[in-house]
Amino acid sequence: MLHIEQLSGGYDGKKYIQDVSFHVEKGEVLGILGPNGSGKSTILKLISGAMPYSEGTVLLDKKPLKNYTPKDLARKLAVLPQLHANTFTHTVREVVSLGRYPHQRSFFSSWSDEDEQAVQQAMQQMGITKYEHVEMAFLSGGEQQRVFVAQALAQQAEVLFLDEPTNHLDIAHQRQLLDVIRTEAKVKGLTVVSIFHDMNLAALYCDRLLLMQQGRIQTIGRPHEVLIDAQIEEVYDTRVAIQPHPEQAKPQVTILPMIFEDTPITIRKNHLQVTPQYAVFKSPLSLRTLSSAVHNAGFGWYDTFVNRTVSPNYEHQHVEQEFGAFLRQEGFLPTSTVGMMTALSMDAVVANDYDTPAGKFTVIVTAGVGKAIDVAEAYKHGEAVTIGTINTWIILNAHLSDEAFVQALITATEAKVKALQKAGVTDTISKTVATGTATDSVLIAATQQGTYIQYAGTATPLGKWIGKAVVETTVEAIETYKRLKGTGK
Ligand SMILES: Nc1ncnc2c1ncn2[C@@H]1O[C@H](COP(=O)(O)OP(=O)(O)OP(=O)(O)O)[C@@H](O)[C@H]1O
Repeated sequence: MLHIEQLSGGYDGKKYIQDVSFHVEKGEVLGILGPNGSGKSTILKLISGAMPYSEGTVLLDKKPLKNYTPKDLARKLAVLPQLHANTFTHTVREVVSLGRYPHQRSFFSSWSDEDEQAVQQAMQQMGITKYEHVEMAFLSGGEQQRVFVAQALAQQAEVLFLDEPTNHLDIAHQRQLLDVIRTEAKVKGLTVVSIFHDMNLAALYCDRLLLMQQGRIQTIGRPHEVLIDAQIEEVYDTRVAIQPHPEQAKPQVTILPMIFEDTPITIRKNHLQVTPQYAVFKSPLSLRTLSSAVHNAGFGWYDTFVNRTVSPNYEHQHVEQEFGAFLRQEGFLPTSTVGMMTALSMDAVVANDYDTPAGKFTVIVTAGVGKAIDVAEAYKHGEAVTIGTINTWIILNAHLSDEAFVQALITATEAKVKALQKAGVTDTISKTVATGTATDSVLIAATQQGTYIQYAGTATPLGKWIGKAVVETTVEAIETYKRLKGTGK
């Protein structure tokens, strides 16, 4: 739909845009990114005909842009208008109706049903119908922005150019606007080129991204080809982390600030308090955590870790809500707390500090093995899941990579299996060596200070010590469990 070849141009004879070539297919949404002054708006002006270009070609639907009359061009191409003070005395409806100008045959031609329908639909899409008769001056910045987008949509052009359309908009209206634009592209074949400062919105809604640097294209491609940390860091001179969006297969960019400095801390088992209802480990700073907990599982940052004792018949339809209510009642902040459950009494908690050549860490285990299972024979067990539960926590004074977190979790799980073997725990039905219980949980937490540790598998320095420590502590916890059982606790 749009072919740009070796385009150069700028202001006062100075070529701010140099040798830019790209194309945009019909129905595609292309996002333009780049630092301030990198030439994003200038490109848009050159390819929309708002400014003449000095070299190169711009083909709109195979025809040079220069060969279009202004009215023909307006039927083909809509540009999100900038905020104009002279629209302030006009009503919303009047401003949106201006979008129909290219479709009027003459100045005096009458307003058609088609015109009316286009205006009504655009106002409805942007959620501004209720302001229809309000003057622009009485609207907020975000509301005015939506009126201008509606004007561009009412134009019903084949190509839409937007310069930071979500500027001024709250998140609900950002989503609404970009949902509408993307739907128009995918359902009606609207071709969209839009400038974004928000890389995350651009990644989410655009098919491809074009990254500008000093008037040239640094790179163009699908979001995961453009949003690469080293590339973004170079172009924007800012440290970033790229992570997946939680629901869509799209990269998201997080700024890594330079100014925060954490007070150095050392985690030891004296941060653990045990009460009859729960064991709680309270860290002076939030720890990066990976766990399979009941409350706040997965990766996150937490400063409170609770292992709560519940009845073996504990059953709740909404465990997450019930657990949250319990935490609040006990004075813990649910958003900064990881929570697990066990049917064991809190006398069964075993905590050991390890001071190893690979670092200092603490292992805390509760091992209820009354309902132990051999994973190979688990299919012989009924549906009912009883809370037996081995809860294994490893809290490290170290800076772990994501790989190291996952590897530490694997190492800890393997060590747990070995401990069950060593302690002679068997599957209640098959009588073969047990590998765990039905509801075991693991937690790896780290201060993210000090030595950076890339790997934590069994052959690595840290992995070796985690293996030894988890086997030892789990065996001790199983013996404690058996002793308590013997005394009827
Ligand atoms: N009207 C103008 N007259 C002269 N120079 C201009 C004009 N508008 C922009 N420039 C210059 O052109 C260069 C590119 O500006 P442009 O507005 O295209 O950048 P941008 O990437 O859109 O920046 P921003 O993110 O700040 O909006 C800048 O160095 C700017 O100073």
